[in-house]
Amino acid sequence: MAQPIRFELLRRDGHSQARRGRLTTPHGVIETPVFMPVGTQATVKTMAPWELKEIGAGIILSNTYHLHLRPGEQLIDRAGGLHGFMNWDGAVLTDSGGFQVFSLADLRKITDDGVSFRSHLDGSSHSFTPESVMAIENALGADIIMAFDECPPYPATRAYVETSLRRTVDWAQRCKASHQRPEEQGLFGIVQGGEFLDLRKEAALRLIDLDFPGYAIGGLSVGEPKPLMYDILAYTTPWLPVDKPRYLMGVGSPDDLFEGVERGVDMFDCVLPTRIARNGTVLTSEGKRVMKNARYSDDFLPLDPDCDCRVCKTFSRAYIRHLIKADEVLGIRLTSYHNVYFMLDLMKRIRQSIEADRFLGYKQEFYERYGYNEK
Ligand SMILES: CNc1nc2c(CCNCC3CCCCC3)c3nc(N)[nH]c(=O)c3cc2[nH]1
Repeated sequence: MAQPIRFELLRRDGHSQARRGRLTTPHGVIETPVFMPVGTQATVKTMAPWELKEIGAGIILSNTYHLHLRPGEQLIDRAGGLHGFMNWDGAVLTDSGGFQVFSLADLRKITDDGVSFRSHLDGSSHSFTPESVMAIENALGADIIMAFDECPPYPATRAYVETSLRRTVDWAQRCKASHQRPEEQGLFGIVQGGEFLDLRKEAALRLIDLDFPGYAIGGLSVGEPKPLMYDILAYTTPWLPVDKPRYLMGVGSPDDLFEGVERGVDMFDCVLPTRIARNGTVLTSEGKRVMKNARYSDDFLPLDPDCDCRVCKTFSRAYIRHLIKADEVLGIRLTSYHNVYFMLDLMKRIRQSIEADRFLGYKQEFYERYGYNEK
């Protein structure tokens, strides 16, 4: 059967688990490691698709939970799927909604069959099962779709995590069985298991038996200490197939990208760059800058003198601070554009460092300038 998603491993770092790869999708070739901007409601907030294209975004995320509630997958299907609706010709990945049900919806009830919940928008009753979520993701038409899973809270008892893991593996099998468009949309399994390493191994091995074209590591970045996240990650990735992409869900900040790449992760998504942009905080090579701060009121330098983005080549910190203080919409458009560019450019430099066999050196260099004291 034709596989819509193909991964080539181009180079493995000699001094860490870092990898340089290439992900071929029906909507373009994605160089990995890759940062995927989040477009929750079929838009990367404040950015037009041509802006995403011009800064080199190859793949963006969207979400089953939000789009099912509004405007509904039937309308999007009639518009030609997310690609037609958004007029985005790059790749799209949709998350399966399980995580959002637990972080947004009300009155959730979880059983072996699925999850029932009330919409956070209007209180209407809904239920997600592996079959119904696959039908939604098939209608949205993303190139990569995530299996319906349960992301346990942190902390959680071993008993809870064990029950949840077995449910998630069973749901993954039901997703694979009910997936209607396997030749156009690659279905990724999601490894759970909480902080229990033996359960992480069991989850990985049982998902590998189902033979997915890619594997996500879920259940992390849910409030656990970062060192614990990194340890769980370092333990889990080696159990996954070396020739398939690994996607660390919901991660992360610049340091998380380095730590994840170092531990064998190829794909990342995080709302951070667009979320902090909306309160005027920008990412720069010297760390974060809160643009409302009075120190920028007469600072005529660009947001980041080392950044080649259109915003940094056109506007000053003083002007952008003025726009944010005046609540001018252009202000958050400029900070969002710059922050997404920063994350994409950081990933490009990380890919180049792996190719030049100097990933750990580049990490050290970045940390010193960004203000992270190396562990
Ligand atoms: C922030 N931390 C975190 N996020 C997780 C997420 C969400 C990843 N981001 C998806 C986007 C969110 C905004 C809307 C568009 C999709 C997780 N998702 C799933 N399915 N399972 C997890 O264990 C899972 C675990 C996660 N941990």
